Amino acid sequence: MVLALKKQYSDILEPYLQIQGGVPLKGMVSLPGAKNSALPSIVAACLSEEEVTLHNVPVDLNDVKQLVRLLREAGADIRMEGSTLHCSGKNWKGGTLNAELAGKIRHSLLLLGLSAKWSKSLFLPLPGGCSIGNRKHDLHLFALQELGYAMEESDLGLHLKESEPDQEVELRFHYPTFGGTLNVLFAAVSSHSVVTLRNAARNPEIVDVISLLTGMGADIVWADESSLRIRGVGKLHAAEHTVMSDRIIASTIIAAVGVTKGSAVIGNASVSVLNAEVAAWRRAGLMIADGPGGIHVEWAGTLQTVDVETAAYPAFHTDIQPLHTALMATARGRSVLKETILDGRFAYCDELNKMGAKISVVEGDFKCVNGAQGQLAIIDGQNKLYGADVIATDIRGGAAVAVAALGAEGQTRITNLYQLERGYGNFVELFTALGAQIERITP
Ligand SMILES: CC(=O)N[C@H]1[C@@H](OP(=O)(O)OP(=O)(O)OC[C@H]2O[C@@H](n3ccc(=O)[nH]c3=O)[C@H](O)[C@@H]2O)O[C@H](CO)[C@@H](O)[C@@H]1O
Ligand SMILES: C=C(OP(=O)(O)O)C(=O)O
Repeated sequence: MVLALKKQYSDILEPYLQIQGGVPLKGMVSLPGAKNSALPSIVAACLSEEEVTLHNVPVDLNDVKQLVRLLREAGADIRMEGSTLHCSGKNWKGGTLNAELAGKIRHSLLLLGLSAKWSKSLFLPLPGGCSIGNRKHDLHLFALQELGYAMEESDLGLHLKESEPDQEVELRFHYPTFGGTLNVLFAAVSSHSVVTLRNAARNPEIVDVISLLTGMGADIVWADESSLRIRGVGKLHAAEHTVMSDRIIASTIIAAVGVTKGSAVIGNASVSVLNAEVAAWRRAGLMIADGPGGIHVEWAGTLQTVDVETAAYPAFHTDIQPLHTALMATARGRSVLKETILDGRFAYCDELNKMGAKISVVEGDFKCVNGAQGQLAIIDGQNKLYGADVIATDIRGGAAVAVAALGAEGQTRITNLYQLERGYGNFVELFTALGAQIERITP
């Protein structure tokens, strides 16, 4: 009876976003803290016995909630006060991690580096995160073994055994893995070793975590543009750190302004952490500049097409490519997006096609950095997109369909919100502040 009643109002029985498109966005919004800096920062904060305080943590994100649960179960002390977290690892016990929690987030991998620091063995069931391709962890295993830790891998997960790291180590990644770089930092900062890591990731989120670690007493320097030198200092101490703003959410707003022909000021943001992306969008015709209060973005006429190729920072970010696709789906003409990092990152294109976009995903003549067959999205820009029922395939795929929906004619309903809400805690508030007609509906 209850179900039948609900069906009268909606045929969808899970929470969904309802967006009435076509309103040009206008106004000012402030960015929350960055998911991809907050998650490793919380793990980093647990490298200290003394309390480390983190501000501007996006505590509404599903991934932050899961990570905090996972860390607490393994012995971390984490106290939450609004968006501030107080963390300490003094009671860290390691052990076998909860498989369901570890399998929901990619950064459960970082608990290996954390447990290495506390000399506690750890069994990590297979990590999760967005389903966007073959997300390998061989470089994590390689790095920890190079540092001198005993590691075993099975079909069920990764086992770090109690072991003493080597004194002086130099290692090189064949690709600057984001999470792998963090694991090296975490395992090395408070050891008694000197570690040189060549071809390290240098994303702004890594720089933010390094600034937190340095505040905790770590000795980390860039030996050259892409090499980190880490001198273990034994113990880390109390510190206070504010997590950087989310540059991927800034990109989401820029793309939404583009498709809705609007204008906005994005508070606590700067184009300096989005150079490759902003360069592409300026070529497309958007006006984007740092100004009073943050990034100013304005639609300035029909969008032109721009081809994009993703690669490690400072090149165009793979997490931002779905937002670029949404923008190009409304531009004049054909553009090509080449994804070189993750082989399964175009699932959202089928969803955009349900809204009238014309995107074909084809094999390219290249391999992704994980060795898998690479793909291209060929996007034929359309005058208009139309509302439809679509799903959030993953965090950024979900954001891409939401962006397209904001500019589309008619109503869009987006389900599978758990994925979107792993990375966007306040999607509705963010876009309502810019005048969007958007609601989160719980049937
Ligand atoms: C929580 C978080 O911050 N996630 C980000 C992080 O993920 P993540 O840390 O997983 O990204 P990596 O840079 O490690 O992975 C990128 C590529 O390298 C490959 N690889 C990685 C590790 C490894 O041991 N072996 C290997 O081959 C992966 O399969 C993938 O194809 O960076 C990605 C790439 O910028 C982003 O999409 C994610 O949003
Ligand atoms: C891919 C992402 O996250 P994760 O690595 O946590 O799946 C993302 O933030 O877009």
